[in-house]
Amino acid sequence: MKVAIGNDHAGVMLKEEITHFLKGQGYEVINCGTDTLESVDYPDIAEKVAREVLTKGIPGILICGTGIGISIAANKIPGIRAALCNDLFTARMTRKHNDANILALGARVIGPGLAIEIVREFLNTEFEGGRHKARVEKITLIEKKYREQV
Ligand SMILES: O=C(CO)[C@H](O)[C@H](O)[C@H](O)COP(=O)(O)O
Repeated sequence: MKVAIGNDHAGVMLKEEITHFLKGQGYEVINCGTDTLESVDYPDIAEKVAREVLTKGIPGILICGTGIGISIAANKIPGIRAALCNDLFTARMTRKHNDANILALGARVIGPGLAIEIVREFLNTEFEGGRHKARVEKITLIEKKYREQV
């Protein structure tokens, strides 16, 4: 199983910790982020990970300082459902109910121990479908509607 991961300068160390965890779990990790502390712009990273997620049908992980900017940017891309989760419950629920395909994390908000458990929860939880499928389809319809209007 592959996972695409991307981070700005604020997320380098957390990305390394998560990558180490994922490789230990047998995942192939596609690194779309920066590996230095030199400042970079999170929208560029969000776009790279989103492309991997959409073209390969794999989950993605995005990390910036708060997780906010990078998730906002990713959610501008049709087909992306990026969820900022700083706790286990929302990580589980966004897979079950929203079929989120990207997990966003705030490296300046939570520590590596919790972040790794959130990643584990996100990757190991299936979409429930049922009533939630129709709601996710409505999100896709909104994307289509506004794509045509812009
Ligand atoms: O965009 C963000 C907030 O939503 C991220 O936290 C960035 O990592 C942050 O803005 C970067 O800030 P810096 O002062 O340039 O390191």
